[in-house]
Amino acid sequence: MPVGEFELIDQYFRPPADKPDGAGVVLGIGDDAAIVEPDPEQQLVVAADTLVSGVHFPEGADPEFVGERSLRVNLSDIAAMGATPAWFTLSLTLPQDWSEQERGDWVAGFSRGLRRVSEAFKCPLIGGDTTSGPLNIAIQMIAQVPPGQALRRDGAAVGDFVLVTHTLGDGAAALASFTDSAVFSDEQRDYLSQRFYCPEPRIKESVILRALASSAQDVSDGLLADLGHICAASDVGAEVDVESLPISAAAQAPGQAQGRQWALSGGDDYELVFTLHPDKMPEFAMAQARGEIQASVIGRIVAGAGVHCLLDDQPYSVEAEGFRHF
Ligand SMILES: Nc1ncnc2c1ncn2[C@@H]1O[C@H](COP(=O)(O)OP(=O)(O)O)[C@@H](O)[C@H]1O
Ligand SMILES: Cc1ncc(C[n+]2csc(CCOP(=O)(O)OP(=O)(O)O)c2C)c(N)n1
Ligand SMILES: [Mg+2]
Repeated sequence: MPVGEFELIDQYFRPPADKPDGAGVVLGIGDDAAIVEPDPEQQLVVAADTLVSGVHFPEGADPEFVGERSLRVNLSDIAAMGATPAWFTLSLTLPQDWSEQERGDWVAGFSRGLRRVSEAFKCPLIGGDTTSGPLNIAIQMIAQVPPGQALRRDGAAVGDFVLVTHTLGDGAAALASFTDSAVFSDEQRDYLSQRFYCPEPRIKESVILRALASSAQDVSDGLLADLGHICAASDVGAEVDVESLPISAAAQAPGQAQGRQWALSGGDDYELVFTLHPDKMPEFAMAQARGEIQASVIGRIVAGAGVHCLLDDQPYSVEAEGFRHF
């Protein structure tokens, strides 16, 4: 079967005839643009993230995993805003030099992974673009949030606690495990691979945080860089207690010091870093006790600027703040 541009779209991205387009979709894939019906009671939240082969995931990665990861990292930006995902678009660039067979196989796997996440989060694909060039996946998310309730980077205040969900460092450890596998056990490699390709967008947690957190952001570039964005936007500084960082056993397999460096600046974690006024701690602790959110206190917001790391009350030096494209 020929797998040209339009056949690919029809075969792999258009919803099956027996499945409706999804909630709020007036006109889905197939026209010049999609039409959606937003909830009139909500604000729209829009974000975009691109994944480039060799930059955001290893070249030759399993396309089904790439499909999963591509939508999950985009959903993470929506979680960072405290919003509920509604729809997304996909701009896909596929290498010209792939054979028809390679192209068909790759898109079949990719669309399977993508659809699984799309269905799990009830966030349908409503359109996009397909072109040739270096392998590249660009997703645009459209989400909704009750007016004025979005989580933002600019609300942290001196005296707030700094918290992070689950664990940090697994993303960078995963990348190391793909090439330097001897340091990690088979179970650790599997765990890290799962964390890299299937990061869990903290959507449920972020809905709870809307009423609690003074600021939030997802950790994509690295904790220090991303907490640094909160500090810059809020005109404050932060202190991070290195011994409080939640780090999985797998991310510490090469040693505690390496695990800590990855947790502080490795990136690719897609956890939430957020700030809480001390008055909100009891309510947060109750939500945590009910199992609705899992997060650790890792530091505090202070007057000044920038993020400072402390170990046993002494400054702790870090090799890098986080990932930079340029
Ligand atoms: N090419 C661009 N054009 C317009 N806005 C951009 C562009 N690249 C990034 N931004 C904006 O800059 C801000 C920071 O982007 P980024 O560091 O990619 O955030 P995130 O880690 O949340 O994806 C976001 O508000 C994003 O929308
Ligand atoms: C093959 C490969 N090498 C290196 C990395 C590490 N890495 C690449 S981009 C990035 C930061 C996040 O990407 P970015 O495009 O900055 O996402 P955003 O902050 O916009 O969400 C990291 C940690 C990776 N994910 N894959
Ligand atoms: Mg981005």
